[in-house]
Amino acid sequence: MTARTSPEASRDIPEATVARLPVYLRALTGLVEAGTRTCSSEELAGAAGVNSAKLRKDLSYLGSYGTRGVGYDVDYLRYQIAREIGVEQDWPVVIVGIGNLGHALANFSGFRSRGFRVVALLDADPSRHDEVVAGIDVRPFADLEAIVREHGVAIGVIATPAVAAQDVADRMVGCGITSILNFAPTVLSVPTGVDVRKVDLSIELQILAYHEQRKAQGEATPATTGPGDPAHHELVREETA
Ligand SMILES: NC(=O)c1ccc[n+]([C@@H]2O[C@H](COP(=O)([O-])OP(=O)(O)OC[C@H]3O[C@@H](n4cnc5c(N)ncnc54)[C@H](O)[C@@H]3O)[C@@H](O)[C@H]2O)c1
Repeated sequence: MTARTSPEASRDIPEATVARLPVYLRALTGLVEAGTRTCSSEELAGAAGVNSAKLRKDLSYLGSYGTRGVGYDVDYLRYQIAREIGVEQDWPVVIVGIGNLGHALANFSGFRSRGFRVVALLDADPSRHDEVVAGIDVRPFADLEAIVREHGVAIGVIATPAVAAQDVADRMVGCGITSILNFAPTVLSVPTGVDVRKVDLSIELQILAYHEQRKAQGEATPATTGPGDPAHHELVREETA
């Protein structure tokens, strides 16, 4: 049994849906690992933390409607979403700034299992160049161009202090990187065609603090948003054109 796929499936998937696809992928991976073969939209929505109407709408953009009375083929839907996101592909990634955060990112095994291969760790500080983190040598930042060319890197991660981040982004863009994940607390300016996503855990904490404060004041607050909710992504996501 495979989910029905419409040949005219739309290629223009709304950004909020795109932001939820990795959440569905993670939920489906959990279901596959638990040995689940088929699931209803309600089950998948529950596992992903979104409402089922939203989930069905999102999946309809992929041309996936499930089978009436049976639901979705978990393995096939996982494949469809992975293909749509591009994680079926191998994505070489460089991380620049191998301090506290850079070490944690380099050691994070979840990148590899999701199709992201860290090909280089770069740092401007020569005292770090003897280090090996997660089996990868820390190399001089000056090697960026050669590494990007050698591995065809399209995605760069910035984990430097904020003051250095724009320079790092400029160098990344200059050598052909077109997607940047920025952990530094600064707004990057990049040319059209380069995508920047910003991750800021302190903003997430501030949102929780706001809700805590409201709860303490005894006011009814709407539920905080989670990864499956577009509002969440609006808060954590910053794209510059
Ligand atoms: N987004 C988040 O949720 C989050 C969480 C923690 C830290 N951060 C941010 O991540 C960044 C790194 O934090 P950290 O604690 O790892 O800092 P850190 O000082 O431990 O590490 C920064 C590293 O960047 C290197 N570096 C500096 N300038 C560079 C340059 N021009 N090119 C290459 N490498 C350079 C330094 O040598 C150092 O090894 C900071 O901007 C911090 O604010 C973000």
